[in-house]
Amino acid sequence: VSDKEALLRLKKSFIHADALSSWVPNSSPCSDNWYGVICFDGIITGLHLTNLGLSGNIDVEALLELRGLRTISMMNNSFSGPIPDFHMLGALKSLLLTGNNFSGNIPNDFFSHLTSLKKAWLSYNQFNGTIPESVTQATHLIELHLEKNQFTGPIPPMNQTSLKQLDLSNNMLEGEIPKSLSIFGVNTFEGNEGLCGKPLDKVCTEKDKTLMPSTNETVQNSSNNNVIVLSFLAVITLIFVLFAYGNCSKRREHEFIVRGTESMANDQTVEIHVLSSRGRASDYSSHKGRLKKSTSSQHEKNGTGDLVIVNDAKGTFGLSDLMKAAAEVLGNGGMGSAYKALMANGVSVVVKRMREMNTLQREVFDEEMKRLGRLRHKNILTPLAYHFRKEEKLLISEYIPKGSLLYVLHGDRGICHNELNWPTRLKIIKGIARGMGFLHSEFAKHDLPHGNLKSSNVLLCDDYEPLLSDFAFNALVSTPFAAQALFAYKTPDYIQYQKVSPKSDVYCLGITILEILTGKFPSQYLITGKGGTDVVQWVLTAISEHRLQEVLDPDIVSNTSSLNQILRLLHIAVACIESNSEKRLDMREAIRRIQEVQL
Ligand SMILES: Nc1ncnc2c1ncn2[C@@H]1O[C@H](COP(=O)(O)OP(=O)(O)OP(=O)(O)O)[C@@H](O)[C@H]1O
Repeated sequence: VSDKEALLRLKKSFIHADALSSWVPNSSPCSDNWYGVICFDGIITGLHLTNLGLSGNIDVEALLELRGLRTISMMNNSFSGPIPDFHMLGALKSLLLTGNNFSGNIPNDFFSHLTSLKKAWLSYNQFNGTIPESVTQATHLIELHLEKNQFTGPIPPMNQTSLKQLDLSNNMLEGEIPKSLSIFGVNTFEGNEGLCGKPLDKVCTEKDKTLMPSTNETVQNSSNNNVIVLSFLAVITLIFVLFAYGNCSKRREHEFIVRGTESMANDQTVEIHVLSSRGRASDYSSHKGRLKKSTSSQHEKNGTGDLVIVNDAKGTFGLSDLMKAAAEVLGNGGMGSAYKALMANGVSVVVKRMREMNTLQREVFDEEMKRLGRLRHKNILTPLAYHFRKEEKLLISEYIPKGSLLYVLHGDRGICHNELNWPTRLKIIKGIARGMGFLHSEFAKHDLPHGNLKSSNVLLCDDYEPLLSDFAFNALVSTPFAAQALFAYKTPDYIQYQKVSPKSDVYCLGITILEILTGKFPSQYLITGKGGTDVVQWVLTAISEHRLQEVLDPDIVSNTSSLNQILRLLHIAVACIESNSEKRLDMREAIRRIQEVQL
């Protein structure tokens, strides 16, 4: 069986494989660049099939034919059922299955044959049962992600010195943490009520120390307790999610929000779940469009309460001011949900409830937020304040009335859109470039100084000066989550090579410029890639067919004598979306060229 036949068999085992339209019999996987197929010297070494909406029964036997296969990434798809027989692929180095719906037990000997395995990411699924004992036999393991599953029982005694990243958080694990793993931080283990020993504060009882896998009655009882606690939390969360979903259902259809189409229905309730200063859960609820705290504490009545002001450009305010504010749901982005709150002093702010920052230590979070609060640049939206609880992080910024570039470009074709002529669009692009330049010098050491540049994260001031928001989050979340939530992970850098760098921001800049010049909503923003326009493919095809002018938004070409300058900018964008990051412009050069474009 040839590699091609093996891949076609694999494709056949998928449901909803529309994204693999390049996998066809009359072409060749490596020389014709089949989507997601990574080759080295004509040998298939990796499959990177992430965020494609794939489901079905993965034909692992077909994969056995690919002798050079070392990396499989099928993250963020819709695969379900038991874990496929990947253990048959003994030479595998990376197995990345985060963000699917796999469930059930992982066979106890699953890792026994995977002796070369370096990365195992099985997080954000619904696996249950115990963590397979054989994980101790994967002696080259560097990264193990099992967070957000339903694993029960004790942690196997892993003592691989190779292990550098371990996340077992948010499962139902119990018993004493093996001493060899106490070098990992609290975050690695949190969200497992039954665990004890270092690095957690909880001292183990004799019973904890003797806990044995699965059959132990204590495991069962305590698991049941966990189920009850989790179900209770789930009910609370559900109320919140249902409301958010109700308000966002229109958005989900299109997978992006058109701000302003949603307002809070009078009889609906928003609940923001915030832990009190003593770690006890208390709810802030919004009823009839008003956020209010259901139990008040003296602490919050006095001044800023649990809010830390990092930038006093809009004065100081506290959590209690926010809770009394009139509220409106703005949307539910990759990083979390966003609300607009109009406070009694007339100041409107946006409150973002950040998901997945719960593994951060308070000191790290404080430090990062204060750093963000010190940023000053006319194209940067500097956060105003934050709220930290172990289970809850809120980030507060000024509300920008005109909304996002996404909304102005695609939301409706009213007054704002009419104002989006060539001079305005050039002003926006130059402002975005300046903002990116600032972030790239401020966060020069970060892999991703911005990490999430896209039109919904560009807000527009009244005079169309752009403000970049939601930047520098990569360092605050785990890689599996970043891969789901941040746009820079949708670039070929990550999809094909599993690596992000400052050049990934350049690619995102290229997409944003193409979006502004074509007026099309990029399919690249969508989780499944379905809908919108594949602006990269469209523009590249137009270039090869010498009909570049056709891709430009008629709204700007009909009314300008600057066609040459527009085309010049289009070529800069094309140099930013070069799929090979080595050949791609770097940020400094991209900005220099953009600033040279004239009206
Ligand atoms: N400060 C703000 N002022 C006005 N509108 C905002 C502000 N911040 C966010 N928005 C708008 O609220 C909506 C939801 O924002 P949010 O950041 O949660 O989602 P997103 O930008 O779509 O995704 P992501 O989480 O990946 O950034 C977006 O349309 C965004 O443009």
